[in-house]
Amino acid sequence: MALIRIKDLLIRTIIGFNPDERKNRQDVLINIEIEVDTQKAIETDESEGIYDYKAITKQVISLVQESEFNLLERLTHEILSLIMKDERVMRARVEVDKPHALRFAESVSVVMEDER
Ligand SMILES: Nc1nc2c(c(=O)[nH]1)N=C([C@H](O)[C@H](O)COP(=O)(O)OP(=O)(O)OP(=O)(O)O)CN2
Repeated sequence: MALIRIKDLLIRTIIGFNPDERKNRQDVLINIEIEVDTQKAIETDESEGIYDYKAITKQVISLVQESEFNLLERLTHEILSLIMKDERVMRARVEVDKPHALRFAESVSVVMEDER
């Protein structure tokens, strides 16, 4: 097993339920941990059949860019569900930050985790 980490993925999307948030895209900062079996990748050192971190990153980018959720919880849940669809993923953890969403805080985030 190994932990693949996708760090500080910055994407602009519609997120939030305030009127201005329904109109204007905001940054979300996404951190993802994915636990997968990497034994074959280690043994063969070949790209065929690997769990491809580029592929899942592109899927997450598309999902987030096209989404228009009200709540950070729902966006985080959808990203986690997308990652867990792949049977090779044993555990995943997703943290979605909404920087500067709160007037008196640097950031606010929601963290969700799942395993099989
Ligand atoms: N559990 C959740 N609570 C809130 C969410 C959410 O997604 N999950 N979202 C929001 C708003 O969309 C936004 O992120 C913050 O609200 P906002 O009124 O802009 O917060 P401020 O600190 O800027 O409020 P001020 O009145 O300007 O101080 C809220 N809650």
